[in-house]
Amino acid sequence: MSAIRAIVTDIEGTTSSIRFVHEVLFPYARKRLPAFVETHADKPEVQHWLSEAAREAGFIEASRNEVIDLLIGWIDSDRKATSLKALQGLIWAEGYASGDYLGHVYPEVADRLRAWHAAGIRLYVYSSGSVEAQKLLFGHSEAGDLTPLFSGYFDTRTGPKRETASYARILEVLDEPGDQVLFLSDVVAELDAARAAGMRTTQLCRPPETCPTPATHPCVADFDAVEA
Ligand SMILES: CSCCC(=O)C(=O)COP(=O)(O)O
Ligand SMILES: [Mg+2]
Repeated sequence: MSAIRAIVTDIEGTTSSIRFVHEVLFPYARKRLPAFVETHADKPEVQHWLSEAAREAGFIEASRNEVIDLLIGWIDSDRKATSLKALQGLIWAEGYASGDYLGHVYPEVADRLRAWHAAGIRLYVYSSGSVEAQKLLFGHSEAGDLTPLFSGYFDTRTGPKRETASYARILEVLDEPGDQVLFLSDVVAELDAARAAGMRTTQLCRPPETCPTPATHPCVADFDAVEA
């Protein structure tokens, strides 16, 4: 079997707990979204993402409050809309800057990323969270600034995480054959899509979750057990 030259990792449920994302990050953005939109509505970037959200929802004309309600509904239904993810990232930046939280990473993640990096394996992130939000999480992680370990980041601007074409695009950017790239995720539909694009895959089942039997992808409980 070919040696692994690059690892692409998911965040939620893989490097970091689902609980941190759903019980810290999402509520933080939900609570602050109305005030954030009011105070930043003059910023072209914010205007752009508000317009994108309205367009995606099919609104012809929408008030600011209607778009805010739309976005809050999307947070509650965990919709992976690029516009929402971009706005969440802008709000989370304020939380990281003011020290309201640090990015959660499981205890073994930082050392294992360092070991892979030291072994010459290039590391990438692919998450539905915006690239800016990914950099914030790893830049302000509980294990310190991990961003120097990563060679690149991908978000939904590359495509949805359950579509094979997204992984094909990532392989093009990495300029590596798929059998030398390992994708790590807790979501089987994402792993299936990555495998269909030619990548190698490993499923993370973080305790108390347990690996399915039979497992359709190699399955481990933590990064130390990943075969790379
Ligand atoms: C960048 S941390 C926030 C992650 C996020 O917003 C999210 O929706 C989780 O997506 P993932 O693809 O990492 O499961
Ligand atoms: Mg995940």
